[in-house]
Amino acid sequence: MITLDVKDIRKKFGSHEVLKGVSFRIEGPELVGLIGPNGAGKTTLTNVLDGAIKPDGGTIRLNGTRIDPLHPYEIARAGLGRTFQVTRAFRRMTVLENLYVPAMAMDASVNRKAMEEKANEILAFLTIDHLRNEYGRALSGGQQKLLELGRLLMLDPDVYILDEPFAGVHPSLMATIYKWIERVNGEGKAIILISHQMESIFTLCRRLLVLNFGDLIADGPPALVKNDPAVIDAYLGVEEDMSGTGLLTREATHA
Ligand SMILES: Nc1ncnc2c1ncn2[C@@H]1O[C@H](COP(=O)(O)OP(=O)(O)OP(=O)(O)O)[C@@H](O)[C@H]1O
Repeated sequence: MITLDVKDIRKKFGSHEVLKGVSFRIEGPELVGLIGPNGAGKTTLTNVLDGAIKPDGGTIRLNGTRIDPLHPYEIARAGLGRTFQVTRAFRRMTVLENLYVPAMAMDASVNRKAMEEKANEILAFLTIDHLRNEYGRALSGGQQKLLELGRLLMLDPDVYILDEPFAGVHPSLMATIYKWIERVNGEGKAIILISHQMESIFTLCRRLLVLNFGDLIADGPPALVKNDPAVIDAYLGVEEDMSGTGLLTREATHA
C-alpha cells in the first residue's frame, strides 16, 4: 500500500519559520486537499516533499523509505511527482516531446513504441491530441496545465502533488482536469491537491489538511474542517472564493 509519512517538518528562511513541525500520514489512494491562506507554507511544504528544498528538521518516508535526504530526481524515481503553480512545459519542444522527457529521464531504455502509445492515449484523454505536434509555447495557459498533468501521468508516481491545477484554466477545461484527477485516484494513486478554488477542493477531496503560518491547524474530513474554529479564524478576512463550500465565516457562525 502507498504510504507517505511526514514527521515534524521544519523550515526557516533566515529567522522566518515557515514550517513549524508539520506532520501527517497518507495511506493508500487518498485524495487530500492542502489548503491555507496566502503565505501559509503550502508551496514550501511541496518543495520540501519533492526535494527542491531541504528541511531543517523532520523526516519524510515514502512507502517506508526515507526520501528527505534524496535529490529531486531520486524522489521522482522513488514515486513522488508534482506539477507546478506556474507551469514548466518545455516551450521549444512539441507536445509529444514534452511527454517523452519524463518517461526517458526515468528509464533511458524505455520501450519507444509503448511510450508513444501511452503518450497518445494520454493526449486523447486530455483532449489535446490535435496539438501533439505543436510547440509548448503555442499552447494556451490552460492547455499547458493539461500538458503538465500529462507529463506527470507519463511518470506515473505513487503520490501526485498538484499545485494549483485549476488556476487560469478556462471553465471548459475544468471538467477534463476533474476527470483526470478522479481517474488517477481511481487507479489507486494518492493525490495531494493544492488550490485556492475552494469549490473544487470541497468537491473532490475527502480529507483536508489546513496550514496556517507554518502550522498544520486541521486534518480531517471537509465537513468537520469547515466548522473548525481555528480554520474559520485563519480564513477570517481572507478573500478566497468560498462559494459552494459551506465554509463558514465567523460572522455567519455568530449570526
Ligand atoms: N525562498 C524564500 N525565501 C524567503 N522566504 C520565503 C521563500 N519562499 C517562501 N518564503 C516565505 O515563506 C512563507 C510561505 O510561503 P509559501 O509560498 O510556501 O506559501 P503558500 O501557502 O504556498 O502561499 P500561496 O498560497 O500564496 O502560494 C511566505 O511568508 C513567503 O514569503
